Amino acid sequence: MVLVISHSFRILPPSSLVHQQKTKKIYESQCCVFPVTQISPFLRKGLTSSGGGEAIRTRICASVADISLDVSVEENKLPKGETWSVHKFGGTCVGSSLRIKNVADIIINDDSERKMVVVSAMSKVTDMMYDLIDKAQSRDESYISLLGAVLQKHSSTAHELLDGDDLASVLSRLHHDISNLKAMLRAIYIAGHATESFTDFVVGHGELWSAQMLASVIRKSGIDCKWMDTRDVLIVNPTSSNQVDPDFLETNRRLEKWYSLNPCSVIIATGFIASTPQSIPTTLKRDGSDFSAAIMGALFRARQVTIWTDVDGVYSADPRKVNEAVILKTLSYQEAWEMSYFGANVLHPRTIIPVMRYGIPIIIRNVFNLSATGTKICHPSVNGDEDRQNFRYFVKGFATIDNLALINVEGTGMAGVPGTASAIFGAVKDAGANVIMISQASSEHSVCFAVPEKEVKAVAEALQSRFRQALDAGRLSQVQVIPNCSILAAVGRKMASTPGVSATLFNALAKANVNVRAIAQGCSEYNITVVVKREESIKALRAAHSRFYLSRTTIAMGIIGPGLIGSTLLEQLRDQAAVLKEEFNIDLRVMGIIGSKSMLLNDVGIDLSGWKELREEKAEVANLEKFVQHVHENHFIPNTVLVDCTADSIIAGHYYDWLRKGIHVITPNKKANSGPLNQYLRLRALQRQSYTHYFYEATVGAGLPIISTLRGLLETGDRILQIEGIFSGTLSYIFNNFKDGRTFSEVVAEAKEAGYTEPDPRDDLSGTDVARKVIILARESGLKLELSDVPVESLVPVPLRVSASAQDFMQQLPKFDQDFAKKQLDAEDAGEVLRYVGVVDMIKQKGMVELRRYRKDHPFAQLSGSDNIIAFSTRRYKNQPLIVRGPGAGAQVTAGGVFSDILRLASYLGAPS
Ligand SMILES: NC(=O)C1=CN([C@@H]2O[C@H](COP(=O)(O)OP(=O)(O)OC[C@H]3O[C@@H](n4cnc5c(N)ncnc54)[C@H](OP(=O)(O)O)[C@@H]3O)[C@@H](O)[C@H]2O)C=CC1
Ligand SMILES: N[C@@H](CC=O)C(=O)O
Ligand code: NA
Repeated sequence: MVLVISHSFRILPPSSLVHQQKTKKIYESQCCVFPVTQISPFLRKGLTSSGGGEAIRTRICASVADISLDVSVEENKLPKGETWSVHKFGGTCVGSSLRIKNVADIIINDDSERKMVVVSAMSKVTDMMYDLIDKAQSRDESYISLLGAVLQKHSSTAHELLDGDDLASVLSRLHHDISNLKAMLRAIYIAGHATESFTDFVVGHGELWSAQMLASVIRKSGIDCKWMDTRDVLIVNPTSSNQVDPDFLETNRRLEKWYSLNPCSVIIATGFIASTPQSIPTTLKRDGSDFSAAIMGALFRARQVTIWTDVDGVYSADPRKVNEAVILKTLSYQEAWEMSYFGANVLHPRTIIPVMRYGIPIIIRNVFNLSATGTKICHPSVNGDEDRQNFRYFVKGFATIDNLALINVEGTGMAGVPGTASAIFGAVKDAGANVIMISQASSEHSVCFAVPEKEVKAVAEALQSRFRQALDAGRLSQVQVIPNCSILAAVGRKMASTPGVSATLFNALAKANVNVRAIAQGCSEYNITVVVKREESIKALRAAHSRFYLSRTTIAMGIIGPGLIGSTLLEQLRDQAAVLKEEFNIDLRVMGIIGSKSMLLNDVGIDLSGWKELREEKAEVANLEKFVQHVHENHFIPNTVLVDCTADSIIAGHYYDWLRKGIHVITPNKKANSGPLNQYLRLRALQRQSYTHYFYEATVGAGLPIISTLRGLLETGDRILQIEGIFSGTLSYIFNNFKDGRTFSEVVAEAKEAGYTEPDPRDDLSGTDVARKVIILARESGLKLELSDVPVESLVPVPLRVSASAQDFMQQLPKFDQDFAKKQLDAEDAGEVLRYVGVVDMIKQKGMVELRRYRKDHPFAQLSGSDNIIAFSTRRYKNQPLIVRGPGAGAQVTAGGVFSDILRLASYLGAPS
């Protein structure tokens, strides 16, 4: 406020009014302007008492002793708008002298012209103050030592921060307050009771002290900074629901008055505390300091309100439950409301309303990590464009609430009866329970709602009693309690009017095998709420979050058997990972690799560029159960696939359990599909009923599309007559190269070296491998055959069928080269070639595997390398069979076939095609 004195006054004698020099100035000038602080206290008193502080230009007559003069007063008008930024620092931000200095630095470095800073009490102080009250009213003398600790905490902090007059002034106020508190607590001790206003008065001291200390620290750097006891300014009316409503008009009036007396560029205001219209101290209750900041932001029409906390911003989900939760860059005010309900680190809705009215953005930032830009809560129109390109734009956050129970009130007597809902919820109200979500299908036969688990018993009893007659008469069939439930909510403004968002959510839950018990979505469409079993809540949260936030398809993979095929697959995955992620949004993470002796596990995905070295360094003893649990459960990725690259029937025996658990299975291992028929049928039946996938393209013809071609024919209604082919890459290679004087054993060794053979090459030469493929195709076509039903002509010389190992066998094989040479020559002489073929005869319902001779111009004679050739004769392809031909064995093509199944899975799970 400044005092403007016009030329028309008379001054007698000058010295009693102002200093000599200034009076002279006044006398000489036509119109002088002085800060009111330079005018004598008498005159100031006169100004104030005549109400001069209110008007912008008020003519007053100040009369002090024998002096009388006409002056006009121009008030320091409270500037409003963009020049102000409001900051709020919570208790942890000002928890120590170091942190208070840090806060001061943040304020000093904010280049806004004017700053309003709302502070909480130092961390733990408010609790200590409440404790003081509790102790005093329960007549526990230890309140005295606790008060000593409160004094000590603030006094030592002040000593660490300040010195000289600043320190003396803060300490003097502190000691004065403590002595008042002591007297007050003594009174409470004697009365054994503290009124609400006593309590509010006591607990608010923490803010008074932290505000004064911070203001003094900032002043030290030469900034014009004042502290504000908000109880002088902020006026609130208590409401019935233990909340308060700010009186904006009165608060604004008082704020302007306060500013006119305390003009400055930085105001440090106490958070949390306020006064009633009768000037009785009170508090703003829960999240009080945030609310103080929002009210101030609104009154100042500030540029923005920054809420400083100890986290980087608002996460898309609870980061303790979802490792890959991300900080949201922007939230609309409504989204922030929804998120706050679910306990996200967002402001309470109440605290958003004052700033929302003026479209003032709220920024949530981490005081300990200034490099994080935080989360901006604002009107959607100013939301960043970066979000628009992202699917996640539609759903911002996910949250769960645990410990709920569902109540289902059901019966035919409910439909079309007005008042049923009112009666149900009237009973719930009588039980004092809070309803968290409600769902009723339009058939009106049942109403279902969720209440906190601890309230469900009372609610159920209230309903039983309220509807006793209806239940007895059968108009209501039941009041059912479904315990152990959790709510999963998806929040996002853009869900409204965007088709497919809920489909995506439910799809993610279905894929994760999560059963949805109830659903609710209000017509504002900001929130979709589903009720799931308590034990599935984290899985559901991760599934939903990953569906929207991870790349569209993230799959946790476990590789079993890093042998030839397994390790080639790992190399292919390594080489293609970036492309898949960038171009197709497919994020494949190998969480574990297990061999027969050791395993390597990782929580976020093994770095495939060095998996062999990591395996050397970090492998642990193989434990399949632990492996499966790790890959499937111990992380945030809801889709799991186990890729079995062994030839082991015990591993294949686990598929059923894995599929039942929701784990997808992909394999080139033929053991499951060619094993016992009943097990095979059980596996396929399970696969058909569930959402879990079982792919095995590489079991026949390696990477060649044999299974998929057959399925395509069958599913489109064609009828298979016969499938005939060279199904063994090994035997194809052998007979393609067993010529020009080369020996049989030499060519077999070459096939093994090239990676065409089974781990034990006798499986190829015995015809077993081909027989397995015949069985796989026969069963796929609908024949119910066992492996033993297929007659097989074995090429393993009888004496070697019992050899101890594959190595022994290979060593002994040359002894039989002559026998093979003779067969080959006989065919050659007849102008024919030897080919080892498999046949599925659908007409005769049988399969066979044998060494046949074909004329040299037959398509089967035209092969080279490890080529397979498979001819499908069907009703549609009767005269000319449908032929698939190409390399049917080898590490690259087989691993490629497995990889392609993995991508098929990704596409079934929602990857773009
Ligand atoms: N080679 C090819 O062209 C084709 C192969 N296939 C199939 O691919 C599969 C793999 O063949 P391939 O890579 O050549 O075989 P390998 O012998 O090279 O590899 C087999 C792998 O399985 C591991 N293994 C064996 N038993 C277990 C067990 N109980 N638990 C965990 N791991 C185990 C082995 O581990 P360890 O070394 O520690 O014992 C090894 O890493 C076979 O089923 C085969 O039929 C299918 C089509 C074509
Ligand atoms: N050993 C097999 C590999 C593919 O199944 C073959 O030779 O075909
Ligand atoms: Na295949």
